[in-house]
Amino acid sequence: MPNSKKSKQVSNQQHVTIVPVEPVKGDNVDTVAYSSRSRISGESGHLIADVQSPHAKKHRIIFDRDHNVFEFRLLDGSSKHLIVYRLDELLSTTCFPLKINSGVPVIPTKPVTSDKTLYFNFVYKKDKQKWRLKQIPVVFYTTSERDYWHSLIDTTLRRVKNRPKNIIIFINPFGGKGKAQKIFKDNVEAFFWLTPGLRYKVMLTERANHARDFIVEMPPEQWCALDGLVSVGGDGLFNELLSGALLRTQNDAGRNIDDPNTSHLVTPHIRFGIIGAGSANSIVSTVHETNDHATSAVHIAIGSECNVDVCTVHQHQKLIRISANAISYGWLGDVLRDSEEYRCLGPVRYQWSALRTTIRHPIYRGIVQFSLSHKENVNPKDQLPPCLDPCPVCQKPQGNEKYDYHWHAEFTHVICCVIPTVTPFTPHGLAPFTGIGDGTLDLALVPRISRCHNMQFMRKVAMYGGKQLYELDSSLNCYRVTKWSYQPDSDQDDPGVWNLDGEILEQPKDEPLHFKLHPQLISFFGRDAAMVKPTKRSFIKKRKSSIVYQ
Ligand SMILES: Nc1ncnc2c1ncn2[C@@H]1O[C@H](COP(=O)(O)OP(=O)(O)OP(=O)(O)O)[C@@H](O)[C@H]1O
Repeated sequence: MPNSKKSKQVSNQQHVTIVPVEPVKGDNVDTVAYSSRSRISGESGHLIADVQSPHAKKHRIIFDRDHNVFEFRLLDGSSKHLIVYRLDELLSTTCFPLKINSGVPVIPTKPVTSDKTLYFNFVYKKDKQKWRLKQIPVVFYTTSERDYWHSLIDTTLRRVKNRPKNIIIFINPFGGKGKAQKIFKDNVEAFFWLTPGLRYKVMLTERANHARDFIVEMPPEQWCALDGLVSVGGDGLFNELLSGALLRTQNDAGRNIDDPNTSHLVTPHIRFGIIGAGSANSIVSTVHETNDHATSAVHIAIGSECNVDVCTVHQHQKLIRISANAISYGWLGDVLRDSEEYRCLGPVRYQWSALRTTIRHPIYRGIVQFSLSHKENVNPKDQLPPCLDPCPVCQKPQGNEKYDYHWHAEFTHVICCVIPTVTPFTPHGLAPFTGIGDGTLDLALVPRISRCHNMQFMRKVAMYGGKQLYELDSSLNCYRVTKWSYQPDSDQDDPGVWNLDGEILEQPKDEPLHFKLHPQLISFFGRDAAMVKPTKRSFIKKRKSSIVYQ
């Protein structure tokens, strides 16, 4: 303990809960669920110091190490001006001020260390979706006391188990508008730089599949020491990270990922993060409800965690692709195939190809087979129109043991959403029912509809989202499923293509593709939206303290 009289550690003190005595800014400690607090081992008790704000107003800080919260209280005799922060909202403390542009910190070229001031760098929910950083300067009475608090908090933060310690960041310099490197430098890196104990390595990808191969071929000791993989690019780059990590994990665990009947794949020990710097950024927009770069960076730095469903795609007994987003066939597959020829146009190529594909109006005939999730309470036999004749499955005398239901029809769309699939074109999400890790796939089957109906259909998805569309349009048949397959009729010249997480997957002409859900298979640096409310505004109009009312 330093020789300061102002600071005292009360480790043997009886358990005291810090509870705001009046309705003031910040959450009452008792209302914060235990599950949302950082896990932390080690010392308990309270650490207390009397400090000043930069305007020389007297305050007291209490670091309650039993509950992992900080209380900042203005000592004006009224005892009603106080704020409580959780430890997991504290990114770091520094002895120098930071330049912060609209809540995004900048790495200082020459940090100017102050004498007695400790800067608390808190992350906070600025509005419904976005997270930002703010800095609260607190002036101690002595430098040694400040240093003691700094080192104690720094050590504590390094021991918080859910914060990443060692991550690799893959940047696709050509993703989206080619600004991925700048996005990382300007909006992301400072959050990682500020996080105590976080080592990060940045890799620029040099070709397609570079990131995937790197992960699969990484030396075992480097792989085991990692706790996060971050992509700075689009959904395609993220899919490379996902595929690399899943292949490697199943390989190491001796699981056969090729077999669509393998029920339990092993969850990779690493978490995934995405900084959306591609054209669509659908996965990150779905998980965080925004593709804001700083928000993604905050979630990685503070070690947020949520589990996400994954779908594997098999041909015969071979794994061919992995998806954590949406898999679509028919009109959407053809738009992507067409857009590949117009890459030079940038993101606007999708609108151009949508127009061209609408004029062409592709329809594919085939058979969809599926098994329902236990969460589905609708019987497809009551809803689906009869199969087109001749139907190979209806003709089988013993029926089909692999899947419970089937439908042979002409399709304008076959869409499977693993997660709600928020994109710039579907801001309310494409899926009617599914969640991020709810253990179901939404399988939407749209039979042959007219060109005009299809345009209305796509317009309504964009305006209202899949959930509303399900209620508005009776041509949409949607079921919550756990596995399904599709086989096109072999007499068609063009069997169509799939749009799998924004990448093309060819549909084999004479063979079915099988799709299998793996509930909550991966962990993502993302926070349950319900868990954290935006910081409450103070009811006090007159700001009496720059610490309490920051
Ligand atoms: N250095 C590179 N050169 C060429 N291709 C790359 C490189 N790095 C990654 N890729 C590949 O480019 C594809 C698209 O990348 P990414 O998803 O990051 O960007 P994007 O702009 O979102 O692309 P799109 O939306 O068109 O899929 C990915 O499938 C990835 O495999």
